[in-house]
Amino acid sequence: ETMAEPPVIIWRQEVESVLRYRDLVPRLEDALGKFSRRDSAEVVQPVRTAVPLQKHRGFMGLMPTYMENDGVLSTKFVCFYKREKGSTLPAVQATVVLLDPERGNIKAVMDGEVITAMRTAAVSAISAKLLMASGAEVLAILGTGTQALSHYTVFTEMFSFKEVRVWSRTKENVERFVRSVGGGVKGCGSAEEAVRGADVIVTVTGSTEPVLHGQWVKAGAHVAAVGACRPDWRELDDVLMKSAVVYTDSREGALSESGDVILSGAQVFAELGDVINGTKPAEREKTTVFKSLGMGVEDAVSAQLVFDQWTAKETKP
Ligand SMILES: NC(=O)c1ccc[n+]([C@@H]2O[C@H](COP(=O)([O-])OP(=O)(O)OC[C@H]3O[C@@H](n4cnc5c(N)ncnc54)[C@H](O)[C@@H]3O)[C@@H](O)[C@H]2O)c1
Ligand SMILES: O=C(O)[C@@H]1CCCCN1
Repeated sequence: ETMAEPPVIIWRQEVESVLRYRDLVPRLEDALGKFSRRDSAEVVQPVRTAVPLQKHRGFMGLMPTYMENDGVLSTKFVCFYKREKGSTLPAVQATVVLLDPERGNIKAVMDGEVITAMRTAAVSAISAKLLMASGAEVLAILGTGTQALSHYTVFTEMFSFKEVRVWSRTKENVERFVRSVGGGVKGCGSAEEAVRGADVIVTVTGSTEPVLHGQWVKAGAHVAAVGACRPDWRELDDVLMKSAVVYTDSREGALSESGDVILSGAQVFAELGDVINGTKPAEREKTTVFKSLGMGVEDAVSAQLVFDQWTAKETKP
């Protein structure tokens, strides 16, 4: 029996150079649909294990996934932290490991930060594609970090909003963000100013208390809520959670990890995959919240895509 090849290492710049939203989006739609069918030959994905790193006010999330029919076995390791204002340490660090399901050896170790930034934003964009009202014109982004940038990139690539607004806790962060995307974004002095009248609202903050209040939100708006991924963390208030039709990536994930779902007592109406599969309706004309927690299957298909494209590039003469 021959030994397995040693794993390849695919680091940040290489991931960035091969991963494109136009390739990622259809694979993620397919993965969300497969996940929601709960067929173990398609996806086995337990709710993530989160090991508390109490001393550092963080968690190590472990996100194993097996896609039998597709022959994909992976796990992401993601450490995420509650950072003090002004901290220069990253809030999220991730690595994705791809394994051979038959032998069990590791095929690739890859940077998970670009994957996390891009697949999360792409899934939010899928939620908007499915759930925003027709003729949506104004996009508001709360937060100006890594996810704010990836969300800005894919939302402006996939849709044509007439106006994009951004808000963050400090004026400096807002200005830096506006500069980094080369203008074309309106910096706002308050969250309320950013979201009043907006058709689509993305929340991508590290907050553990509500930053988005239902009384500011226009009826029929779509909210993609990406932060607050612990059962006692919030980004949205009860007014919004109770007045909106709530969608999630994973029901089990939301009921064990989302403070916005658990503490508001709001009912989860459907998973995005249910809408993709046609088993639950897209309530486009109502106020909708997509509560994103992030799923291993999203990382699995992203990592496989990176691996395939990287391999094709390496073997080219
Ligand atoms: N759903 C998912 O799949 C998923 C994936 C990755 C990250 N996340 C979460 O998304 C959030 C953003 O991640 P990121 O990588 O962009 O982090 P980041 O640190 O790069 O950016 C966080 C942003 O939130 C702002 N912020 C922090 N605390 C705040 C507060 N109390 N009130 C208002 N604004 C505040 C910061 O100023 C910054 O603009 C985090 O909560 C992270 O855990 C979710
Ligand atoms: O699914 C993820 O990748 C993220 C990482 C940060 C915390 C929430 N979940």
